[in-house]
Amino acid sequence: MAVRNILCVGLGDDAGVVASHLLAAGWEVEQASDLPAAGRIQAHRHFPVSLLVLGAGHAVPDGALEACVKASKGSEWVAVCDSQALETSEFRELILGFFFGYQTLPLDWPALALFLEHAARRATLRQRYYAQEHEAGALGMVGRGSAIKRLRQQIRKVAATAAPVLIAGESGSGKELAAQAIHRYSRRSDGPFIAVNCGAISPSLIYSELFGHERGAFTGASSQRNGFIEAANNGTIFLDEIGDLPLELQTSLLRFLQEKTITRVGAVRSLAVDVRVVAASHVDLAEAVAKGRFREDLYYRLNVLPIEVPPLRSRMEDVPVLAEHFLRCCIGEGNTRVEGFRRQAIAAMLAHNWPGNVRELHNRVRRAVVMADQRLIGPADLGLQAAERIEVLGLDAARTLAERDAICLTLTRVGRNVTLAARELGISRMTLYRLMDKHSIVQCAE
Ligand SMILES: Nc1ncnc2c1ncn2[C@@H]1O[C@H](COP(=O)(O)OP(=O)(O)OP(=O)(O)O)[C@@H](O)[C@H]1O
Repeated sequence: MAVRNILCVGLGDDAGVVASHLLAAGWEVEQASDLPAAGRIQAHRHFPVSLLVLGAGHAVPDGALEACVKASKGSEWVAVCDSQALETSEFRELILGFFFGYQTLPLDWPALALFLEHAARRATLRQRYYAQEHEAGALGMVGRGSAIKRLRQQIRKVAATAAPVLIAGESGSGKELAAQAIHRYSRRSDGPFIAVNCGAISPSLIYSELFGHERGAFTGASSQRNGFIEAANNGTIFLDEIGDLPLELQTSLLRFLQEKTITRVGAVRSLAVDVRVVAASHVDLAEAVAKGRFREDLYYRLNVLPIEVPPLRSRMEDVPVLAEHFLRCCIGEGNTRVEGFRRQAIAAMLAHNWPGNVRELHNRVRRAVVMADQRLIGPADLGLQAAERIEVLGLDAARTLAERDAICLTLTRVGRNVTLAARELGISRMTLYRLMDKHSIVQCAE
């Protein structure tokens, strides 16, 4: 196991015995004989697990203990104390609110050893979880399913090179977001990121929009103007809907990709530019090539590093996580009483086919935040039909929902006590924590 170092804060007689057990069990132990010493050690070092040993009859420390526990961010605390100490309400509250668990004296070493192993595993899990969330946050691509994890990996790999990237995927699936992430993770991240929707510019203007024009190049060209490619110099240009580019323009783009120069309309000389091209298309470009609508040589030039953003319906495990993410964003903007989703809303989202992909989900959550009369969003607020029969969900979605339901209901029934809930569900606490993370279920108290 990776995490084996522990801070042992021993107040009173039993600390020495515990420390020797820890050392014998292979823990790397740092000992503190009082709370100020623990604070000094923590200031320099992070401990995944911290153990408070409050010897029999030792007075319960006051606010200093709370300060010490709160200062040790991310450490899983375990307490060993006598049952008398638990009579103190402040100590009880501290344990309930901030400790992984406790054990009462007399010392039962095998039980404590097991407890500490669990705490260490939870610390590892938490570290991994935060590392993942951090990466997802940095890329701006939310999702915990295997498909989005693979996509994030591909993005990091292609970002490290300078070759053109071709992103395929349905409308609203996150192609532009992927292009932005590639730029942000590349060595060009300090340069500009220019996004151009090739399908939205009129064919008569598109050359001058992309390549720029000189003053007087055509009627109305009263001044010289840089094109989008020049504006993206030392950065990245994202050419969305590249399949809509007229054939003549495809030839000009091919020349730019081969020669790394551009010629403004009306110019006599070409200019060297250093721009990385990331292109995207929701139509199948290979098929467009076969039909003679897209130049084959340009297709191969662009398709050096192909990436596919999967449609949302093929990664339904991300739907609740994305919905929660968009809801948190809306809540962050203020002006709403909404706090979460009703179970039926999650079921309705899992039953929906998401033809508009992530963009549709984002818009439905935005709408729900405005429309909802209650604190929890229902299916109607999302503009979705309640999924009355679980069969309509499909097996994966039904499984996800049933799992989430069982966890939420059990947690509610046992007053959100994770230990009791895990016991009722017949799984380990670790598995329950992992499932709670997976379903974005927030734990209120231990
Ligand atoms: N994984 C994700 N995490 C968070 N937000 C996402 C994710 N994927 C997409 N979005 C959001 O969904 C919306 C649509 O994404 P984006 O514009 O990147 O899609 P697109 O595939 O480029 O669409 P189009 O083909 O219509 O241009 C954006 O608001 C984007 O921020």
